[in-house]
Amino acid sequence: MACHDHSHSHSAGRRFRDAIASEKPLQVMGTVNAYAAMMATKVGYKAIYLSGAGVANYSYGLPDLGLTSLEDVLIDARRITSVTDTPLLVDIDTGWGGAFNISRTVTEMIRAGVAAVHIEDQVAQKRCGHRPNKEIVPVGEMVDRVKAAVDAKTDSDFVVMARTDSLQKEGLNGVIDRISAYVEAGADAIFAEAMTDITMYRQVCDAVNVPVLANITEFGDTPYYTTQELGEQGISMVLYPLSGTRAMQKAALAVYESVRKEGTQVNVLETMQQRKELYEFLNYHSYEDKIDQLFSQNK
Ligand SMILES: C[C@](O)(C(=O)O)[C@H](CC(=O)O)C(=O)O
Ligand SMILES: [Mg+2]
Repeated sequence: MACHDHSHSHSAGRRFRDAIASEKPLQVMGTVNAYAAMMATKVGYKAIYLSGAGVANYSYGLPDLGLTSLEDVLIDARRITSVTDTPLLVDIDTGWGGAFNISRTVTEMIRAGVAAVHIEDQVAQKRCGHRPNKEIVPVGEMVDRVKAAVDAKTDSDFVVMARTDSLQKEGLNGVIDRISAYVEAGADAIFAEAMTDITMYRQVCDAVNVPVLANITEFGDTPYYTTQELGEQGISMVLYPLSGTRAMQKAALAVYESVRKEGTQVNVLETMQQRKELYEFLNYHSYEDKIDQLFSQNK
């Protein structure tokens, strides 16, 4: 069935690096599940993202406070990599433990067909990057996390991205000191979390010689800078972790409320994706053709 091309010769990590080199800045779109990943790919995104908050909130009904485990996130990651070759960046929070745990996280992610992960310098009992009172670990402890992750790479093209949540506590100088140490420790890319001013990105990008990601999440601390504005600051990747997902929840809620109140869905049909559209994204008809073929062979 023509649903997934397994003939690619490059690793997921290589494909992610190629995407960074070819689209400037690279838009990385959040895809909360396999079907969302198929839609984003069809629309033309060259890289996609599995959000830690997305797994916690929408797969498990939990807040983004470090409650999910490696296996929880792997399940959702595998579902996505099973249906698309678009390189997937995965949020591994703090890596789920010490050096051995982080090592295992990286090898399992590579085995799952993931292209890149980001690991952050918050304490294990983490918070969303756009919440107050975040606690961070000492720089040495995060350097050890990065070293453990990099050392575990079984594919040298796999991307270990170091995220810093230090702006709140240590200011931009702290951010610069930390990302320099993280790159020195082997980080392949940097995630500058919760920047509050566009000019900060220029300083971050000038401080390191690896690609830098800007997280343009909604309802957070970072204004809605455009890809053009961020590109001008030297940003290589722009992340939209939950944009489509937030819209899905709002649309579904409106449908639940309307059907409950009106006793029919006719008023909200316009907001729904049609069966025909669904089948196009799924390549449904190629499956049916296959069934028809198999039946005719048996006749
Ligand atoms: C990127 C992020 O880590 C995520 O899990 O998607 C979140 C996004 C969000 O809560 O809006 C974060 O920025 O901490
Ligand atoms: Mg997260």
